[in-house]
Amino acid sequence: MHNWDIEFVHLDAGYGERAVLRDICAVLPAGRISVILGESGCGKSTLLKHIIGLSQPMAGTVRIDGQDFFALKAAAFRRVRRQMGVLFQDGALLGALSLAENVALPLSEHFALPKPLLREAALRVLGMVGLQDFADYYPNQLSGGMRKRAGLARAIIAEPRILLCDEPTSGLDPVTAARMDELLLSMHEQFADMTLVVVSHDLASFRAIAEHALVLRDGSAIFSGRPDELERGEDPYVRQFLQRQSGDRSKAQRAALNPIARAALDAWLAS
Ligand SMILES: Nc1ncnc2c1ncn2[C@@H]1O[C@H](COP(=O)(O)OP(=O)(O)OP(=O)(O)O)[C@@H](O)[C@H]1O
Repeated sequence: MHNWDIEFVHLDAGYGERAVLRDICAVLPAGRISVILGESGCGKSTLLKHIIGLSQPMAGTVRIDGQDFFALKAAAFRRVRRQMGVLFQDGALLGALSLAENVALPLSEHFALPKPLLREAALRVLGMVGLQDFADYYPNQLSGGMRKRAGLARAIIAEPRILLCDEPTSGLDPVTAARMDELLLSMHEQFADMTLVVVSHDLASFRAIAEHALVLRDGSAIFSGRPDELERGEDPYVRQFLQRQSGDRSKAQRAALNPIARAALDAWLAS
């Protein structure tokens, strides 16, 4: 029986001798949307690198699928790693490849599939993010928002159990950012069992999508729990942090506007 919780167990992490994260103990629950929040430089991307297995902990570990991720043998490590899709900040598309080829990469890397099948799979996920008509475009012919959507298509093509998104709304205008939030919610509806982890310092996005919150401050986890508990909390730092962007797209707004936003998303995807 698989368990796609992501559990940080007394995790210390950093670069060289310098610890950036200290004694992180928290669980990002399976099948939920977790948002890792915190100010710039607090260690969000560093934490993400440890979920992906790109960096080794200084101490402690990350448990994924009930196992110590960093104690796994190479083949088992790759098996778990294959269950993760990653949307990097800029989409991380390869400039020399078309969108369809970029999006198909996670499949072509791991499976010897015939080209027409790869293209069919790429077109299917490009359709899910509204880019089906851009399959033969190259990354430099796309807007930033389109590159992020293409990056999302690539992240989900292999139907991962864990989807990790690094700042999916950064650099986007508020309307495009709200559409990206809606797209993430709709992905999560379609792949109901998927554990979705979003690194963000966009409070509007947090309020739109989070089912679980992990807040980092200067390398420590100062909150892990339900977003409503976080919003109700008394901690002065958290209060200040949360008020910083109040007035943006609030959760109440989202609830009220959801059908409209969804209709706009459908129109946008169809356009
Ligand atoms: N490759 C690296 N080598 C050395 N130090 C690094 C490296 N990457 C990040 N750091 C340092 O680690 C600390 C945390 O950085 P990190 O990128 O994890 O923060 P963040 O919360 O994701 O920030 P942001 O929101 O600005 O992206 C920073 O002080 C940063 O300078």
